[in-house]
Amino acid sequence: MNNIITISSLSKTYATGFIALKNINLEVHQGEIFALLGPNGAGKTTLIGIICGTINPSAGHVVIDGFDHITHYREARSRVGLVPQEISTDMFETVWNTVSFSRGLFGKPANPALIEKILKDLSLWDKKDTRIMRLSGGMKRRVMIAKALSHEPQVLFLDEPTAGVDVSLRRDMWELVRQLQQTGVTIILTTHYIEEAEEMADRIGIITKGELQLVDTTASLMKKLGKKQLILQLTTPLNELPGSLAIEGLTLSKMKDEITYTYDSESKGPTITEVLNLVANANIHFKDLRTTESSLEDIFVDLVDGEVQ
Ligand SMILES: Nc1ncnc2c1ncn2[C@@H]1O[C@H](COP(=O)(O)OP(=O)(O)OP(=O)(O)O)[C@@H](O)[C@H]1O
Repeated sequence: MNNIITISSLSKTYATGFIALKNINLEVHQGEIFALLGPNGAGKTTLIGIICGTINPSAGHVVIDGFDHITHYREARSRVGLVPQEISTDMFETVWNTVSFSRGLFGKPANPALIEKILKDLSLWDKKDTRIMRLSGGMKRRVMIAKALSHEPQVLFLDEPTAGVDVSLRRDMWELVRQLQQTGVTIILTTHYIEEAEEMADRIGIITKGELQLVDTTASLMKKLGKKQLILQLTTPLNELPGSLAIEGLTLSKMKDEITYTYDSESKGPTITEVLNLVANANIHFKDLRTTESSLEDIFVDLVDGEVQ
């Protein structure tokens, strides 16, 4: 697999002495959607700022498409487009001028055909002569994406792309990000919304207190860390579990009317069928049965529990 970004031993201590990033090592694969998930203050914006060259690291390296972000700053920076959290652009300018000007900032020659394509892809073409101040919030966000794409970056950073937007706009944004991926752009997004990461990302990195806790494919993260539960609602409450049901992961509820068996893909304990047989053999009857599966949200909460600053 081709790595478009390689981050090695990256750390950041701010002038205040605050350690925002601790020894980050990460490889981002070409063409993937990578979600950086973490609570407020975890260091997501600092990490993006370092990769995009707006914040200096205290130690470590970032290589983008083969170029070191410090020794080959221009080459590295030109490969990256950043869509910031805040909409920051001249509100009096037209959409066309804003996006064209942005391309010029990277020293790239004018390319009206490309700008036209970007605006059409982002459904902004009919607004090309409209001043930014006259656009809706969703359109303004799309202008920020158009700006970031104007110099043809290979990697697009979206910092909290759907913070504060309504559900339907959020879905539109997800669709747009998927379309961008199909054009070959690698996408790195930061988000607080677990659902967003679960829905969109090929891989997820979880960062808390400046440390990358884990990086994995979304599917494997769910499989490895997700727990499943089998819950049996008993016909008559039990005083206690019989000895034959003294199995790891099997508990009787406080009300004594439910038996819960918690297991995961790594569990070495009995299978569901074996548990049900043991229950039947112990002459325990249940009137209902349900299963639950932890969502990425549960996994995330487990991981960051007590870590939120
Ligand atoms: N210039 C600075 N000087 C000192 N500390 C800073 C500076 N910028 C950020 N920090 C601190 O570094 C930590 C990480 O901040 P950062 O903005 O990277 O987090 P984040 O994960 O992006 O958070 P959020 O999700 O709230 O945007 C925070 O505790 C923040 O207060």
